[in-house]
Amino acid sequence: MGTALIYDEEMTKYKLLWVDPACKIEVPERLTVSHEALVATGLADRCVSIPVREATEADILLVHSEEYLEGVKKTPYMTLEDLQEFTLQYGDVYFHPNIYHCAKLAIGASLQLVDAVMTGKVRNGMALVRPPGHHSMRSAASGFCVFNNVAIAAQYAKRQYGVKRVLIVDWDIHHGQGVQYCFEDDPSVLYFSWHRYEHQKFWPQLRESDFDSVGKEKGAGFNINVPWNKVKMQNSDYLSIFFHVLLPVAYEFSPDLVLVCAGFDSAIGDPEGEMCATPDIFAHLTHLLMNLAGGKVCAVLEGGYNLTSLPQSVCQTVQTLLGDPAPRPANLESPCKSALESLQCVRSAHRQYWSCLKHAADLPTSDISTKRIKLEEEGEKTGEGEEDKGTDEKVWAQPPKRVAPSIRTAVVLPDGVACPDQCERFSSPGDPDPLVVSKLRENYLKDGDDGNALTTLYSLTALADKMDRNEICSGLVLVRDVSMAMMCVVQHAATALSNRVLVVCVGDGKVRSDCSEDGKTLVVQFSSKESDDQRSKYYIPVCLQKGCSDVPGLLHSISGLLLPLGYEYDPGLVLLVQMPDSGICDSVWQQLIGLLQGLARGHTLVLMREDERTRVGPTASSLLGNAAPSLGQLHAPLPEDVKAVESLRHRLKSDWKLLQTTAPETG
Ligand SMILES: CC(O)(O)NCCCCNCCCN
Ligand SMILES: [Zn+2]
Repeated sequence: MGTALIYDEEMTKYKLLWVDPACKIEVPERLTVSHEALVATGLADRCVSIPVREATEADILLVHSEEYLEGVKKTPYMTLEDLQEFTLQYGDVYFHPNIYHCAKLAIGASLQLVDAVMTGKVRNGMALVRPPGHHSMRSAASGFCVFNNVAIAAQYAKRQYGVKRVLIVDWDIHHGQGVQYCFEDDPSVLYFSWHRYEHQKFWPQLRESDFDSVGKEKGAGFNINVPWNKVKMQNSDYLSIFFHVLLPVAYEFSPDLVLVCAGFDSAIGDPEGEMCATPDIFAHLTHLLMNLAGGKVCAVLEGGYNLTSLPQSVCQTVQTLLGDPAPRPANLESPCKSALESLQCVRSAHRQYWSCLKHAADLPTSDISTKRIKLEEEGEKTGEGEEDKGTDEKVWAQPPKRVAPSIRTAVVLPDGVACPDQCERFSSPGDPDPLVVSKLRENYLKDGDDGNALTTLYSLTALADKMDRNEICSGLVLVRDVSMAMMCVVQHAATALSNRVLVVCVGDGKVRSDCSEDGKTLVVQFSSKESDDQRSKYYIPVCLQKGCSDVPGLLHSISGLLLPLGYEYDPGLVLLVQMPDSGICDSVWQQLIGLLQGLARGHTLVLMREDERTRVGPTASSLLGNAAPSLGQLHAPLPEDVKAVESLRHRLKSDWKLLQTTAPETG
C-alpha cells in the first residue's frame, strides 16, 4: 500500500496584511517550498495524490464552539480594520479574508488523509496544510492556528471509524495546548508533546505545559509533556525521549491510529525553536512510529519557519513514509543534562500510570520545578523578545541521499521452500572463491556436513557482501546450524566488511562472546538464562524471566535497551539471529525486524533455522518494509524484567550514553 500526499495551493492564498513581528514568520512560502521540494526530489510522484475537501460545519464543531465558528465565519466579509480588531482578541495569530476558507481546507485535508488511511486506500500519508492547528482551542485562535486540524481528525476518526485509541505525537517545537485541552480528560487519546519551555519563559508560557500536566480524571496519564528548558537540543536528545518515554508508553497504549502534529520548527535553523536537530532525524522519528497501529500513520504539517530545514525535514518524513531506509544516525552524542532532567521528570511524573515506567527514578534532586518558581519570583518570566534575535545563521550538511537498492530483500532458502513474493532468491554469484571455501570448510563445517551446507554458507557471505555494497537492502537465510552461521557472518564481517555489525540474538544459545573487544561487533542477546559470559562493553546479555515468549518484557527491553544501544553503535549491518526454540511470537519478531530497520540503512540480515518455514512469510513481509501487526494492548512487563533492564542500563550507561534516563547527580 502506498503513501498519500495531500496538498492544495489554495492554502497558500492568505498572508499577514499588517505589521505584526510575532506573525511575520508564518508566510505562504512555507507551503510552496515544501511542496516544491517533494516534487523536485521525485517524492511527490511516488505518493498517492489525494485532493483536499472543505471541512463541513459539523467537522469543525467536533472540537470548536458554535460562537467561535460564527465569529470566524464573518471574517471573509470584514474590512482590514475589522480583521485587525477581530484578531486582537487572540494571541500571536492573524486573520485574512481567505483564511477561513484555507482553514476549512486544512481540516478537510487532514480528514481526507484519515479517510484514505482508515479505508486502506493507503498505508500512511502526509497533509501539507496551512493554517496550522495545534494551538487553537474550542473558542479561540492562537499561534497562527484557526481550527485544530489534528484534534478534529482524532474526533473524526473515533466517530467515523470507531477508532478506540488514538496516539497524537506532536514534535513541533511549541506546545499544542489546544490539543491538550481538548483531550486532557479523555483516555482514548494519548497526547505526547515536546516543546521549548525554558521554565515557562517561552511562548505560550503556560504553567500547564510542564511535565506535571499528566491529564485529568479519567485522562490522567494520557497527556505527556516534555519541556525543553534549554535550546540547542540535538538528535540524541530527541531520540532519548522516543526510546525512554514515547515508545514504551505507545506500545503499552497500543493505538489504532497515529496522528502526528508534524511541526518542523524543532529542526536546526528554525528561528522559533533554536534547536540543533538535523532534518534526517525526522526520518528516524517517523520510522520509529511506523510499526504502531499496523502502520496507520497520518502526519499533518504544523509549524516550521526556516525555508531550508523545513522542506528538507518534510522530504525526510515523506521518504520514510514511502518505506525508504533511513540514513544512518551518525555520531550521536550524549543527551545533555537539561534533556536528562526533563526525561527523568517526565518518567517520574508518569510512573504511576504506565507499567513500563514503574521503576523510573524520582524527580531529580535539582528539581527543575523550583527553577520555574524562582524565575517567577525574580520576574524573569518574560516572553522571548518579539524583536528579531540576531539568530547566528546556522549551517548544516545536506541530508544524505537515501538510495534504496534495486533489490529490497534477497532470500536463501532450502529447496522446496517457496520464495515469498517481492523477494528474490539469492545464489552466490560465479564460482566460489576457493580461499573462502577452504576457510569455511576448515572453520565451520563439521564432518558429515553435505555440500549444500557449504553452499549456503558461501551464499550467506556473498549476500553480506552485497548488502555491505548497498546492492541489496535486506536478507533472509535459513540454515541448518544457526550459531555456526552467525559465527561465519561475524568472522566474515570482521575481515571482509567495512562496517560494524550489530548482532541481535533472540533466544538461548552459546554466543561466543569473545567475538571481539575491538568494537567491530556488538552482541545483544535476549534469553531466559543468566549468561555466565564475562560482561563486556560489546556483549550484552538481557535475561528475561520468561524468555522471549514474554511480549511486554521483550518489547520493553527492545525500546529501552536495544534501540538506544543500536542507535549509538550505528552499525553498517544488523545481523538478526533467531536461535532455535526462542519462543518469540511472530508479531514481536516482526516488530523487532521493523524497528531494527531504522539502523544500517535497513541492512538487516536474518538467520533462522531451516525448519522455521512458517516464519519465512512474516519475516519477509517485515524485511520488505510492511508494518508489523499491532501487538494489542500490553499488560505489564514482569517487575523483575523491568528491574533487570534498569540495572543493565545503570551498569552500562557510562559506556553507552543513550541508555541514560536520569540527570547526573549534581554534586
Ligand atoms: C504552529 C506553531 O506551533 O508553529 N505556531 C507557533 C506560534 C508561535 C507564536 N509566537 C511567535 C513569536 C515570534 N517570535
Ligand atoms: Zn511550532
